[in-house]
Amino acid sequence: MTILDKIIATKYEEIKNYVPLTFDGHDFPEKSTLLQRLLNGNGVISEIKRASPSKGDIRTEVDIVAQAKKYEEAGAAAISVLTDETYFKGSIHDLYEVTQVVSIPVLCKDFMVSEIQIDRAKQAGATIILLIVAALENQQLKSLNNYALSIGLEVLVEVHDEEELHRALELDAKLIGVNNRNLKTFEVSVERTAQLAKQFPFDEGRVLISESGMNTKEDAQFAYAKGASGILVGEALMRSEDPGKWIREATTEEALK
Ligand SMILES: O=C(O)c1ccccc1NCC(=O)[C@H](O)[C@H](O)COP(=O)(O)O
Repeated sequence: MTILDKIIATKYEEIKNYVPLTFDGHDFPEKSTLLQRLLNGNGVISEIKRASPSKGDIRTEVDIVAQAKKYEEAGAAAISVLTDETYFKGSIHDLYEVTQVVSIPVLCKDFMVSEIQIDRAKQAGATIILLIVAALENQQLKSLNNYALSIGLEVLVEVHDEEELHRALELDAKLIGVNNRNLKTFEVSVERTAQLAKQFPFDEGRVLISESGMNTKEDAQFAYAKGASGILVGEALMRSEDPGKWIREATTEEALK
């Protein structure tokens, strides 16, 4: 059983015990989409990540409101909030706290298997959800994608290999994330982005986002050089003494306009 299998199995159990959220569900101000922002120029999707299966605790006691504000001030393209509790020590409350203080797009980073999770992400103020192709049957992938789009959310579709990329393209996904982390071995290689970029149809209105293992500005430049419009960065920003500087150095001028 892979870590992804374990996470998904736990997720089905968690969903059974969800209690309704008390968030007011008010209308959030109109935000520019992540797609528009990445079509303008290269940008950093900056993640709130307290812990992870591969690294254990990263910064469990972080002030997420302060961290999110730093990300936004530095010109992040979007903020990603890991909401999984069991494996990442996040929560839907983390997501809600962040969406209340920023006006850039916010990704609910979780392992979506049900419309209930998508509704909760929206109720907490997310504007984007993640769908991991490796975790979903084709029919389920299509139906969750359609559902999220129908309620006005953007969808980041995550792939690991060529076969998954084809499945994402069958959905006509506009935001496609290549995860550089092998979820069986946890090995990370930005080469995975370079390989899949060769098959990627960079036609109008579609962007490639390179996810995971971005430790330095050079990693970011490498991903951009291979065709990525965005990078998704968690651990490096959470551990950085100056995440704003990190983001500014990995963001093009155009993206900040
Ligand atoms: O980060 C993990 O250990 C992990 C393990 C299993 C499934 C997903 C995992 N991470 C989720 C992510 O997608 C990353 O948080 C994200 O891409 C940022 O990665 P990084 O910059 O390497 O922290």
